[in-house]
Amino acid sequence: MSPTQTLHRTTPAAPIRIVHLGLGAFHRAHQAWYTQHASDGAQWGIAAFTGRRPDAALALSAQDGLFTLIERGGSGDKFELMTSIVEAHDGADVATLSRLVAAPSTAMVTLTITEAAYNLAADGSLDLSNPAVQADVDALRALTAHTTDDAGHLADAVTAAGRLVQALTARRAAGTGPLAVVSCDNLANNATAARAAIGGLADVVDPDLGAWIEANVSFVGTSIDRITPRTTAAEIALVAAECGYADSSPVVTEPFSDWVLSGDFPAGRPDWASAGAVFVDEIEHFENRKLWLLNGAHSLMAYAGQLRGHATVAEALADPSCAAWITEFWDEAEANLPSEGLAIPAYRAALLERFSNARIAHHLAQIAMDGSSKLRMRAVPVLKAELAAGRSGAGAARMIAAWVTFLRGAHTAGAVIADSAVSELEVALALEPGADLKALVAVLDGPLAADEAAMAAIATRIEELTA
Ligand SMILES: NC(=O)c1ccc[n+]([C@@H]2O[C@H](COP(=O)([O-])OP(=O)(O)OC[C@H]3O[C@@H](n4cnc5c(N)ncnc54)[C@H](O)[C@@H]3O)[C@@H](O)[C@H]2O)c1
Ligand SMILES: O=P(O)(O)OC[C@@H](O)[C@@H](O)[C@H](O)[C@H](O)CO
Repeated sequence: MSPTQTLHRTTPAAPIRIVHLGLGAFHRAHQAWYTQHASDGAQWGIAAFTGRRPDAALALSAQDGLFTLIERGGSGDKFELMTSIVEAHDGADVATLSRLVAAPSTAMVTLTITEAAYNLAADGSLDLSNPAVQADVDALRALTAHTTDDAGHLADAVTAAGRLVQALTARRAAGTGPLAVVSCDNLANNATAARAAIGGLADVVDPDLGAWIEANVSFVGTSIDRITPRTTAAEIALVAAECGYADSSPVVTEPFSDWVLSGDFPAGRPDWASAGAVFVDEIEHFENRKLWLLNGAHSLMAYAGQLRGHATVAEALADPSCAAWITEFWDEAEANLPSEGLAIPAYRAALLERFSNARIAHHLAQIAMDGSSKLRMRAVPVLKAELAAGRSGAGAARMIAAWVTFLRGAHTAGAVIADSAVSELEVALALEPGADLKALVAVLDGPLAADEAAMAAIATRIEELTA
């Protein structure tokens, strides 16, 4: 093939047994990679759906689902042609989603739809006050009240959970049995979050459907890790030059990869363990180690680093102030993790090496998006635990302080606030100084905003950051 020729499949595609929602960069660098590298990967094809726009599906379909994974180490790149995604669809195509989820060969649905897409309230339950959720409740009630033959004129659900509930209704009707739903999003207790989003919605629409989901859907929890920034034009040009073909959709990722899973797969799963995945009975500590140490440090750098003029993770880590704040936060997080079995000193050392890989341009602006959902899991639990232990929680408070300072700056500059809770944040930011702080923290966590010690810790860190 020459750089002017697009990719196309020359060998038969694997049969579809996995349906994926959220056809972003991470899915293609992580679950698609583990499936391709599993000993039985040739038996497990993935049909992947986009979330909000058809673009990624159109681009990938034009090359039969094939794309290049660029594994970017500190000293060079490795290129691999990925074949495990065999179909790519627009997420709005709920008819195809329903057909595939209802197929007897489909064993699971995996999710990388972003934290905010679960539409959960601060207490972890489905946010029924969200207009998109409410619209889906209405749409799904109308759809379930009709037979499949006369429902063609009705609107489909639009949220990820709504579309999946609609598709699960089709599986229930087809009698094709239980399956697994595997959240691969950076959420604390992501199995519980997926159950709250999907089961919670079904319960409101139709309690019988909710009961069917509870009995037939196994929500699997995961800790997922592989730093995968957004693809740029540079990667497209690089693949053309190095691989000799035109690929519209390459993905760049780091060499490191980790996947810890916990839960049942009633209709089977690939032998992901043969590709390095680990199956455990209890996942909470693994999730927290990753969410607090890796993602927490990322969010701290995203706000404090941008405030100090940095654009990427590697740049922020090279700033001694940011590096010291990471150490401060990590010490607090570590104090709230078990000292046995997690190899935390080695994990921290490996993170410093991964973050300093300057060949991966991981932009702080991308990490900073949707901070209200992310800080709720990355900073709030550590701050609460530290205060409860009688300590200052300065490191976790500093992460929240940096977020507040960053938002205040964006508000003053009239910049776009990239957060699904932007309306609530804008209301808070319009208040007087002091009142705005309390209202912003309340978006993260109501009880935290009512805790005077926590608010004082955050206010002190804001003064330091803005001094
Ligand atoms: N990129 C990483 O390094 C990484 C690592 C571990 C976990 N993750 C998890 O994967 C998620 C996706 O990351 P990515 O790098 O693939 O991002 P991405 O922007 O490349 O892709 C996100 C996907 O989610 C869909 N989506 C976004 N908002 C949605 C919504 N409101 N409803 C339904 N679908 C929606 C998008 O359409 C897209 O398909 C992250 O939010 C995180 O939870 C990412
Ligand atoms: O993907 P998000 O938006 O949840 O968070 C941004 C980063 O912290 C995240 O993508 C990490 O790079 C990733 O979790 C590493 O495995």
